[in-house]
Amino acid sequence: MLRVDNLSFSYKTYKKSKAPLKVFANFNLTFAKGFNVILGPNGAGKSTLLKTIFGLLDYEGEIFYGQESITAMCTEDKIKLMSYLPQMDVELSTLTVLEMVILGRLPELGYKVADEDLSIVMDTLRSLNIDYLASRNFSELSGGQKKLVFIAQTLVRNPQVLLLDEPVNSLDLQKQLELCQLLQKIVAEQNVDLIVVLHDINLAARYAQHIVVVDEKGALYSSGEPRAVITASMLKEVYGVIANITYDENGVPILSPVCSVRRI
Ligand SMILES: Nc1ncnc2c1ncn2[C@@H]1O[C@H](COP(=O)(O)OP(=O)(O)OP(=O)(O)O)[C@@H](O)[C@H]1O
Repeated sequence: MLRVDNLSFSYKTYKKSKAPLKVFANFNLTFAKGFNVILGPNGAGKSTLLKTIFGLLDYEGEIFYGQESITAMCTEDKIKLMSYLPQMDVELSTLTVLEMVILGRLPELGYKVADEDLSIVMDTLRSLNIDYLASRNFSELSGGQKKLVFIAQTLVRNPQVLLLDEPVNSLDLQKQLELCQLLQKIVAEQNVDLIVVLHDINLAARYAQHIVVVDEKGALYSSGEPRAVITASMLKEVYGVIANITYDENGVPILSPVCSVRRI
């Protein structure tokens, strides 16, 4: 279980005369074991939160995995513990899909690729239904296919904590559902803690065990089970949206947006 204690972080702005942009101030949050989703409007700080957890930004405060301080860990240990899929993807590469995904095993690789590495890579490509792309040049793939290659690269690391920033972007509906089902399976079978940023609230409601809502000021608005968190008042206050909420036969909230509260 991952815990963020007293996190403060500001981006330095590109002009010396401008004040730093504060994203988090004394932010506290405890994720649940299993499938966590971070929701929030554009610019709320969701990507920044994942980057701080992975150790890419210099923050104040402390982040823990169980009793262990991630903040105090060396990079090698952080990379063993966590795998991170950034929001921005590289567009060009002269590598094939197989080579790109093998790169995901880099922390484990010696001077040559072992059979075990290859079999993990091929199993992962198969689980994402992209094994048929293995020998294709990465640069010649569609946007959604590239996304799946990056997801494969993140998964082959076999991490204990998976941090995924908008992994379903540019995937078609079937692949969005398949990816969420695969993530659910990984969480259940490999005891992985997953923290994923999504914009699709219905997808979050269906698959998340725990949802964290960050508001536009980078403050924690609410967190808990989907049914407790996805409410008409949260949608109005955090997203500025009027929406109807119904529930399916399993009690999963289903959101039907009506309109923005802002006048256009
Ligand atoms: N490298 C950077 N330098 C300066 N400011 C940044 C930088 N990256 C992000 N920001 C700012 O920090 C705030 C939080 O950005 P962040 O990308 O974490 O938001 P987000 O919730 O992930 O947004 P989105 O849903 O649009 O991806 C925004 O105001 C953004 O403009």
